[in-house]
Order: sequence, then structure tokens, then C-alpha cells
Amino acid sequence: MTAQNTTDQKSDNHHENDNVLQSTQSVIADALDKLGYSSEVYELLKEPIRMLTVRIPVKMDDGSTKIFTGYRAQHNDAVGPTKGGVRFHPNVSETEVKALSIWMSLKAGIVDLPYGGGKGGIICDPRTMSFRELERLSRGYVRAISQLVGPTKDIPAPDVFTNSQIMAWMMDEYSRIREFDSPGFITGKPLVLGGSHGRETATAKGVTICIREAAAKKGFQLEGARVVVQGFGNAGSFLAKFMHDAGAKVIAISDAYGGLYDPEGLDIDYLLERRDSFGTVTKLFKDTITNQELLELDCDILVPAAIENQITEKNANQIKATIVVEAANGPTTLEATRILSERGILLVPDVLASAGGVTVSYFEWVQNNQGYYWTEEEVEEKLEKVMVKSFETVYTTAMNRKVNMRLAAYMVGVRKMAEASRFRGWI
Ligand SMILES: NC(=O)C1=CN([C@@H]2O[C@H](COP(=O)(O)OP(=O)(O)OC[C@H]3O[C@@H](n4cnc5c(N)ncnc54)[C@H](O)[C@@H]3O)[C@@H](O)[C@H]2O)C=CC1
Ligand SMILES: O=C(O)CCC(=O)C(=O)O
Repeated sequence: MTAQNTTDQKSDNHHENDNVLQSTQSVIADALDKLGYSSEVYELLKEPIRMLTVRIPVKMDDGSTKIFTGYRAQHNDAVGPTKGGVRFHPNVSETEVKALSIWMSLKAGIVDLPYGGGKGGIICDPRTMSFRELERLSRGYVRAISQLVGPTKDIPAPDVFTNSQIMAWMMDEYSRIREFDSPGFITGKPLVLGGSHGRETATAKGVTICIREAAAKKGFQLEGARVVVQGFGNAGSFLAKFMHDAGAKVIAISDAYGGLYDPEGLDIDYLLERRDSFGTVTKLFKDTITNQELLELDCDILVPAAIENQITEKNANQIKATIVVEAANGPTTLEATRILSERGILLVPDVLASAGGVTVSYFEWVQNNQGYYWTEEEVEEKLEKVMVKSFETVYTTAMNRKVNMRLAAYMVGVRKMAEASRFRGWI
């Protein structure tokens, strides 16, 4: 890639990331306004209260040293410690991490967890790094942020291109620094290190429950419904599997390299078996479609489960789904949200639909703190209750206040941190 191309791509990414932060801020302003809060509350909540940028030197396998840039944002800790994943991706930026931390606060408010929102990220492409380089990067990140995080301060978790192995290295590094075993420092760990049953599939389970509830509101069954899923990683691949198991027909899936489409339904079990740890599977096939073509396919349920800014004003009029359920964070721009709403498409927003992950992360942290572990059935039963109740609260708010589901979810999500900040005397 030429220097000019790199610069163009970076400025495009920055532009889009600026958009996600500004859009989030504008919906927060609307939500606070609808709830009757003053502009001081908006001033407090529009940005994270803490933002750390770190430079992480990593010895590469060829003997060279590479310096990576990482971030950790803590949005608001009035309710409790901050919580949220860590993303390893070439497009990570400060503004993206800020927006992601705000979304985590909203999720915690919607599913009523005793947390505020946090988020982290490192600018890197783990798909091009070796196992040991990734270990050194993960440990270096924890050393760099260790003063700011901890089981009662800020609890990381997995996100795009991070997984339970990376959580295990991070937990081990933190435990070494503190000189005692600290499983409650991070969630999404392997089961043998204090991970929770059901965390790996939690995000997809939560999305599945939202799809089921949204389909019921729209008056159709999952059985036989045509589903399109963008992204085949942790969120997208398990979601495809759960949809398939519920009798729906998953007609298309995709990853960063393209999509697979079969109007008769894809063999999801086969694709799950063949995907790699970064959610890549389409490279094994010749006959692929683009991600843009995939989003515009004729279907009943569309689930963006990859990255931000996928449904925009450019393609929102071409979306054919009856319901769009956001497993990814920030896949739909504000303008596209407005277009989909006007077209009568029911959009279940990210801060509600993808909150199953942080819910089971909370269960994991509770189990770590009490040293007593639950069965998979117990976790699933608790998650089901939380997601059904949260969906109903947001849906009812949307109906009663005559607003779309995104604004309704922000109204539900922002209230707890605004109230906690007020009781603490911050505003
Ligand atoms: N893992 C979790 O527990 C949670 C994840 N999320 C969100 O879900 C989304 C996916 O996360 P995970 O499944 O965990 O990540 P992952 O790393 O397991 O999978 C990411 C998937 O997205 C694809 N992808 C990456 N860049 C793409 C692009 N430019 N176009 C199309 N596809 C692309 C990858 O190929 C892969 O299939 C993210 O927005 C994440 O923030 C939300 C809540 C919880
Ligand atoms: O499991 C967690 O704590 C956070 C998950 C996350 O990063 C997200 O919901 O975007």
C-alpha cells in the first residue's frame, strides 16, 4: 500500500469514527432532553471521564521491536466499576474507543448491571501476528494500563479479534503484577481459569432472544424465516447456529473478505467447523458476494455482527429485511436509523441487542468474587430473564413515547448513570 493510500484510508476511518462519537452524543442529548435532564448532565456524559493512551513496545519474532498504540476509556463510574471489551483491530482509534465506552454504559443501564462503561483497543492486525507476539502484546497492554484497571475499578473482556486465550494472558499478567490470583480482573476467560459457562455464546444468545421477541411483535415465527448475518466471529457464527437450530433458514453469512449466499440455506454446522479463530471462512470458497451485496439481500431478518457504519444513508433504502437486529456495536448510522424507521423496518439497537455478552460477563465476575460457580442452565435461565425484561422495557418506552427503539434504549440506558451521578453530587 502506498503512503497516500494509507493516509486516505486512515482519514476515512477517522472520519467514520468521529461520526460514531458525534452520533452517540446527539442521541444522548435527545434522550436526556426527553427525560427532562439539564444540559449539565449532558456535559458530564458526552465524553469518558478518563481516557488513557499507551505505547506498547513488543519484541517481534524476527528480533525487531514494534511500538503499538493502545487505549482504555472509562466513560462513567457513578454506578460502579467500568466494564467493557478490548478490541485488537487496525482501525481502532481514540474516538472509536470513546464511543464504544459510552455504548457500554448504556448497555449496563439497559440490562441493569452495577457497572459503568469502559472499553479498550489496540491498533494492530492480530491476523498477521504469531501466537507469541500476540501474547507479548496482550501482556504489554496490561502492564501499561494496570494502574487504571482492576476487579473493583475497570474490568476488561473480549471484543473484535480478542478471545479467551488473550483474556487468560491478560489475567495472568495482572495477577503477577498484583501478586495474587485475580480472576475477577477480566471476563471471557477459559472455563478452567474461572470463566463462566455460557459466556462464549452469550452475545449471540442475547441477540437470538431479541430476534425472537422482535419477530413476535412483527407477527412472524422464526421457523422458516430467512436470515442474513454479516460477520462470522463470536457474535455472528453462534447467532447463525442458534437461528439455524430454531428452524430459520440462514441464507447468507460473511466475514471481512466477503459473503456466502444460498437462497436454499447454508450448512452452518460445516461453516462453524471450518471458520478460523478470527471468524474467517469465506476464503475457502470461490463463489462469494460482497458485504454490501449481502446487506441488500431479500430476507426477513438482517443481523449486522461485524463492525461500525455498515448500514448508511447510501444503502438504507435498499435494505429489504423486516427486522434489523444489531449484534455489532454501531453498525447503523443515525441517518440510516431514520430511513429504516420511516420505512417501517423494526431496528433493535446494539445497546440492547448485544447486551447479552456483558450480562454473562457480569455473571462471571459475580462467580469469581464469590468463588462459587453456576451451571450452564442457571446462566441461561438468568440471561433469558434479563434480556426479555430489557427488550420489553425498551419496546414499551418506544411505543409510549412514540420514538424509535434506538432513542428509547438510550432513554432507558442513560437514566441510571444520570441518577447515580446526581446522588453522588457530581451534577
Ligand atoms: N464478543 C462479544 O462478546 C461482543 C461483541 N460485540 C460486537 O459484535 C461485533 C463482532 O464482534 P465479535 O464477533 O466478538 O468479533 P470477532 O473478532 O469474533 O469476529 C469479527 C467478525 O467480523 C468480521 N469482520 C471484520 N472486519 C470486517 C469488515 N470490514 N467487513 C465485514 N466483516 C468484517 C470478521 O471477519 C469476523 O468474522 C463487534 O461490533 C463487537 O463489538 C458486541 C457485544 C459483545
Ligand atoms: O463482556 C463485556 O464485559 C463487554 C462486552 C463488550 O465489549 C460489548 O458489549 O461491546
